[in-house]
Amino acid sequence: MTTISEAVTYVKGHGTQNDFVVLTDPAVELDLTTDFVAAVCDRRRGIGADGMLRVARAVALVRAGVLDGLPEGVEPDDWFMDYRNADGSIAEMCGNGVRVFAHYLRATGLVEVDEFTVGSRAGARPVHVHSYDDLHADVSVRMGPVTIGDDATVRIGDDLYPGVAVDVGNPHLACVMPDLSATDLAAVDFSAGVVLPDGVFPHGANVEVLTAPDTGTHGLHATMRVFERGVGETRSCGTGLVAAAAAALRTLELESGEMVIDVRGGRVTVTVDAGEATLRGPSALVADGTFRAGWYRVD
Ligand SMILES: N[C@@H](CCC[C@H](N)C(=O)O)C(=O)O
Repeated sequence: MTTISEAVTYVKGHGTQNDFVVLTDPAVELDLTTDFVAAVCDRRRGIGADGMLRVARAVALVRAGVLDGLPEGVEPDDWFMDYRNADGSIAEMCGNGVRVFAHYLRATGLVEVDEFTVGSRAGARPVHVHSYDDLHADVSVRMGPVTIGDDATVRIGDDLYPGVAVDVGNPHLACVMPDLSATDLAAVDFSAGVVLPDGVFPHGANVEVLTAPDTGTHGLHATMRVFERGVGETRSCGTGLVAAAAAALRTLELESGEMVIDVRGGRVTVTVDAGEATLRGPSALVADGTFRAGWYRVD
């Protein structure tokens, strides 16, 4: 295996400004060490991104020992989104990443149909590419089961935010704040990070803070900010948007419904139905580049 001793190409993309470096590595020849991923995602040392998406065949990841086995519903020949956070840690799923991943596969011709399955550590994720060109796409992702857990409180700066644990394949604490205006939300200070309650999230969690759902011109609507595990504050988080929608619907005593949610990077639609969710939103592919051979070296 090699990290980057030879020239390797990448694509930069984003989903509602949650941005990713996409590396095509079908046969799993790259060694994505924690430090290498962190270097690529560093906005000064490397390209800069909230995360990395390796495009690989599922079976090749198993053969290379990156996966212990195929996650539920994933077939050996499926394209698999091997997702890494900006700090190099591995996460189970990334909702914005899957849209960018599907857009990339479709725009490059690696996939020639509009509906197909993307593998993730959280299981198979069926996607529908409604429209695409080389730059933009509109993509829906069936996000799988959404499980509401216990109530828990997070500290952000000097303030406490009550919320509920939500599992979307990865862990979230979604805090729906009844008295928080969009202006108040914009003033929440994430600069010192978030302090999760002891014992509730053994593997950490992503934290969403959102306004209570209102009935806007597009139906149920809220505004959200997010602090991601392994990254920090991002302008959007697809799994976080699903967790937020499920938590917001619950405050209305609804188990199903559709919500439009605004984040710093744009707008997405989440549909929750019978414990499963669909996320629909944009993807943008913004640049193609090449890492120079020898750029990454461990001394
Ligand atoms: N940005 C992603 C979530 C990425 C993983 C997350 N930081 C975690 O560690 O669980 C999304 O769009 O869902």
